[in-house]
Amino acid sequence: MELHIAKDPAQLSENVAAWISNYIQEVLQDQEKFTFVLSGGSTPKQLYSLLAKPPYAEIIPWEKIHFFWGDERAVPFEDERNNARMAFDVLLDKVPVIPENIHVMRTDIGPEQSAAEYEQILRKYFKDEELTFDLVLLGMGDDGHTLSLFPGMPVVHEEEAWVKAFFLPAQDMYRITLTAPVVNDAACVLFLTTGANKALTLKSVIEGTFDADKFPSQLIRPQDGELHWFVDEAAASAMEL
Ligand SMILES: O=C1O[C@H](COP(=O)(O)O)[C@@H](O)[C@H](O)[C@H]1O
Repeated sequence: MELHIAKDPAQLSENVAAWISNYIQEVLQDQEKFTFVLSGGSTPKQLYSLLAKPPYAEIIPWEKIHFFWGDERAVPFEDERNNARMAFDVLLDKVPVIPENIHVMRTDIGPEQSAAEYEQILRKYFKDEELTFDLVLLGMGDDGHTLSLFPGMPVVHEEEAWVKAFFLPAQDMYRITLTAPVVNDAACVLFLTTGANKALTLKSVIEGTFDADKFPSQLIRPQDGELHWFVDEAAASAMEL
């Protein structure tokens, strides 16, 4: 695991935008397509908006990228809480991506059906071979959740399904999420975490005893891939560095 600490969220977004742009170009030297799994929530917004502007808007080969989502809140696309909607507003509507290469988790159908459909999309894309995303971007909630793997929810222990839907009572909302084993097959996973409100949780996730029910983010340990945590000084402030 590699830890990258930036001064503040703005610096962090700059660093991650540069890092992602280099990584995409490097990977595309050896392959034709790049699979990029986006996260939702508020933390990646600044990063997405930087990627949508020069120099990244011009140097990233957008037409070669296939976009997927790590998780979705089962609310209509028009709802501000919809993870895909945020990515469209800030990034995907602003750069020359190919619409067919954008694979959203649908919320205009039932969550169970959406999860089953998404798993089929992934199986078709990866042709039933090993599912290996090139890059998975993740966030961490102050309760230690990542994707929609929330503390204490059975989905945390899912080993078979690639995609699961479930009701999250704490938010009175259905969630659709990739499962941990799928993300752990990725070539590279990048966590983005900012803010003093996440400092104690981050310390527990990185330096604490393994307890996936309490801190689902600890489940993310790519088998053969890279794991990077990009955090700001406030989020890192409780760690023993
Ligand atoms: O609910 C969610 O939260 C996490 C963390 O979001 P943040 O606002 O604390 O950055 C996010 O990664 C996930 O995609 C989202 O559905």
